[in-house]
Amino acid sequence: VVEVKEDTKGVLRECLLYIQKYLQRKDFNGFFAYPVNDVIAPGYSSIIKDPMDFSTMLSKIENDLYNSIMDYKNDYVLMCNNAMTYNRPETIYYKEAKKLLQSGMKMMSKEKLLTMRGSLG
Ligand SMILES: COc1ccc(C(=O)NC2CCC2)cc1-c1cc(C(C)=O)n2cccnc12
Repeated sequence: VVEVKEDTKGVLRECLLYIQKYLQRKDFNGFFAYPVNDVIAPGYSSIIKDPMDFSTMLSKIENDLYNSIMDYKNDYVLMCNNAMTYNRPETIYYKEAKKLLQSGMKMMSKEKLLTMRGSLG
């Protein structure tokens, strides 16, 4: 009998790719698809100290830099909070960030993570 080594890193990567694919579909304008720069958002780099976007999160997933879904969730919340810090509430960016945050929290709710962790063993 060949002992199949539980490749948890691979399982985590599949989960994160699935979650990101689902959440990124909501960013149909692509406002969160790649890093915001000072050309499109004046003064951005002096206001936002820890920028985050979906392309950065994808490369972190692919390089196994996330040790848990909670790690990924922290970057996701950071990305949304950055947009709600730099942009005024009446802007499309603030509004979209708020929607992304809500759907992300539903997708990665604590109880869901606990059941998932349970089934992962
Ligand atoms: C990768 O970021 C972007 C890419 C494309 C666009 C864009 O197409 N903006 C057009 C819609 C009205 C101008 C905006 C952004 C963008 C994101 C953001 C965020 C996420 O804060 N942002 C803030 C101020 C100005 N522009 C932006």
